[in-house]
Amino acid sequence: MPALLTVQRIALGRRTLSLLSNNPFKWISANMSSSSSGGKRLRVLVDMDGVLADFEGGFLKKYRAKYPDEPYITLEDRRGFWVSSQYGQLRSDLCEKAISIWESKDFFIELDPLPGGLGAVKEMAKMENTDVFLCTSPIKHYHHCPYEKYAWVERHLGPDFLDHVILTTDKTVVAADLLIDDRPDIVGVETGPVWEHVLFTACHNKHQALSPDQRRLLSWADDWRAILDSKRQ
Ligand SMILES: O=c1ccn([C@@H]2O[C@H](COP(=O)(O)O)[C@@H](O)[C@H]2O)c(=O)[nH]1
Ligand SMILES: [Mg+2]
Repeated sequence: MPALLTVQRIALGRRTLSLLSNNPFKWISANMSSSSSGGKRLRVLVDMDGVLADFEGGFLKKYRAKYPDEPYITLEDRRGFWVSSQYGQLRSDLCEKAISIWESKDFFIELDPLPGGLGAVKEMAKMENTDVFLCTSPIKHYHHCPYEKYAWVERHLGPDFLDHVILTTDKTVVAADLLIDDRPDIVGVETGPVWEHVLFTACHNKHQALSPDQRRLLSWADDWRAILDSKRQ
């Protein structure tokens, strides 16, 4: 009983909204992590494709090189998260051609970093009471992608960051305070994930309206520090 009272007291003092979520144990796991000094640590998940690595730019460059005579979609005209769907709508056989690009060797390792992302993540990782993880979904064609995602992190962020990589096809089961991700609809088996999803603006989502309680990070030049700070209170 005293343990229950302690949990209730903490809950009232911190994220009261979380009490409304459908699973109190999720709230406890996400909020009980403490720094050595007793303060709450902030846990941030940062997506890779479309947030740190230029998936869209890398795709278009390699698609045009491999299929120079086929139609393509400019980044300006991209709509919707799934590149393959939009190419399939353009012409049905282009869906498979698009998929062949990111299933190829060296696609993920050769993605360019998006402006400001590496600096932001390095700075975040040095912040007091802050834990940063790179949370990214591999493709099912696993021959190159998982290896190359790790190799990309080592190349651009250094070997120490390898301990901070989370490969998962379901981000809803990962507990954190924040998820910075360019995919608008992040769904999975957990219907009430504990993190707040901040939508990172990308060519495919920039026209999309947000629900009133959703926030965007327009780019890494936007005020990501303020977003982190807002979760510390
Ligand atoms: O049309 C597409 C576009 C992307 N993908 C893959 O989805 C994941 C996205 O990962 P996030 O962690 O959500 O950024 C990535 O592996 C892409 O290659 C796809 O399969 N089809
Ligand atoms: Mg992404």
